[in-house]
Amino acid sequence: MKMMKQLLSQSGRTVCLAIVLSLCSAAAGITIVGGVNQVLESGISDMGQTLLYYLGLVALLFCAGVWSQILLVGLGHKLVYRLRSDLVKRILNTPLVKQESLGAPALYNVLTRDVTMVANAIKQLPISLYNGLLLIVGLVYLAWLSPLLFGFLVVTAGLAVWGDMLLAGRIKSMMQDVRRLDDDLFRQYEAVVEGRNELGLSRARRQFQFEQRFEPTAKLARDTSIKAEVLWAVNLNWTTLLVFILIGLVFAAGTLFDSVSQEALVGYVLAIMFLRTPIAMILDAIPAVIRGNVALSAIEHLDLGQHLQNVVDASTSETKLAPFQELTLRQAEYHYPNQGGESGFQLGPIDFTAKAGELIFLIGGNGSGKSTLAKLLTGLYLPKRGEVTLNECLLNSKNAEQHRDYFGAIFPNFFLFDDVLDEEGNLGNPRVQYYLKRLAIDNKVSVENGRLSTKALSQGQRKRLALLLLHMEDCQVLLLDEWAADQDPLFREVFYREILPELKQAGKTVIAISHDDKYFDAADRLYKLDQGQIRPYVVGRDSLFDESYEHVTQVVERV
Ligand SMILES: Nc1ncnc2c1ncn2[C@@H]1O[C@H](COP(=O)(O)OP(=O)(O)OP(=O)(O)O)[C@@H](O)[C@H]1O
Repeated sequence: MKMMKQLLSQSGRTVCLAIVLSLCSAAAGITIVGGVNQVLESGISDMGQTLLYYLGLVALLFCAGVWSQILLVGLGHKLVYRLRSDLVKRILNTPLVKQESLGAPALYNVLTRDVTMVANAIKQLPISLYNGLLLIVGLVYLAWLSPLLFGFLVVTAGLAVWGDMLLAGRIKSMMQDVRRLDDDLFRQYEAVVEGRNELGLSRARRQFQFEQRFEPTAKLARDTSIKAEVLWAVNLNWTTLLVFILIGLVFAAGTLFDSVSQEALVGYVLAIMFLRTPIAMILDAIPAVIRGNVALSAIEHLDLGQHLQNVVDASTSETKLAPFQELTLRQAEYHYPNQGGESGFQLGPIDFTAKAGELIFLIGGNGSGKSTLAKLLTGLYLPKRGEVTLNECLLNSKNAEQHRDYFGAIFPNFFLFDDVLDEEGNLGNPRVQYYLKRLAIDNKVSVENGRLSTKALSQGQRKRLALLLLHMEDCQVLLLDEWAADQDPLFREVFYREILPELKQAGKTVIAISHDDKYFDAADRLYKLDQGQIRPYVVGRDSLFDESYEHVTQVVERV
């Protein structure tokens, strides 16, 4: 609720005006009811004046009501917009390591389901506020009409509200269970969508995934939701019934107590009947409000980065980057958190230097820590111990964004964007056509108005496009994580013998993670990672294999 209060406080004036207008409209409605009661009791003395009075009240009821609804509908949509953009900003400002630990399904769940739930709850805002105020004004009228009957009404209705609140608490905990199940469901959706090839080919896995993984969670979510909503529907009917019970009780009290006038009795019946609809509408909105509340606390409890005013650091975005000179790691360490009793992977301590214009290869076996080191070099991860400096500037959480500005990277799980940007971050780049040809994909993709015409390409072609997008942005240091792994032999030759030297010639610093020993001679320097430790690698002198690869070495020797 903290976030919603903050958002609402930013629109304080609109909320106040909407409340005043709703009050006027509600007061007009109750005055009409009171007037009808009076007319029933004492007849009409001046027809013209009564009609005028009546029309004035109807006009006030309508105009103030519509105006307040317009304000509240606009406010509701503004709140949803702000919630969405704050959420996306917070995700963009969340460090990679935190995003990785949350996982994509949790983030998608928040961005889609939770935001929709909050939006649905906010949609109830205008109607609930109006009806709530109508109810309050109605209760004030009833208290004025007969304090004795009002006391009676308060006790009976109070008991009903207390029951409603208990039930609402029970429903909230059920909906929290459903919310937890939804996180699991989103993981199942991810498996269904991302694992489409594997699931398409394996009947057993498809059946297991559906019957053992998806279905039990979906069924439990279904059953819990049904239980919660049926409980509330029964409550809704019971509350409607309560209105009639109240009317009966009011009559009974009226006959018991002589002090209650006939006028007050009729007034009570009329007002209670009039207030039936607002009561039902408020009760109807409660499940959506509870769901929105559960979703909002899920959003707030997601451990995301702090919301910043801008998605880029305004203090550094305008300043032009100084030319890259040197990147240095001194006894730098990074370690992943322990998971399920297993201790997390430890990288380092590492000493490493890359100078401007160098072409450096990082090699090493699977899981030796190459990608982790790449993330440490680029500032996506911050060192847990030791130092990372760029142009002698020590990397820390405050200047990480500026550090990252020097780098462009293609990781194995890269995302291919639709838009071609230039070095200033503007859409489109006049050099793009030349490089489409250079990367031999001009027959497959074109760029119109800065957008790629298609992304339906092979993995190797997609990687060439990713390299093209990176090159257009003109980063000073390029980090290519096994970029050539998906290229055909011919283009691999082009990459190592032409593209990398051209990049070097253009003054770029390139750090490439590679398994292609055939091209190790293309590098200025080579480093080998072995179980998180780094050392220089000399072609012809050092072995490609680690101690942990002993049995593999024997296989190779046999071959
Ligand atoms: N997000 C993560 N959370 C926890 N542990 C991780 C994470 N990413 C990688 N690891 C662990 O860190 C170790 C090194 O992983 P890394 O991806 O750096 O290896 P790599 O040398 O790039 O391997 P490959 O050649 O297979 O790509 C692995 O043992 C892996 O289990």
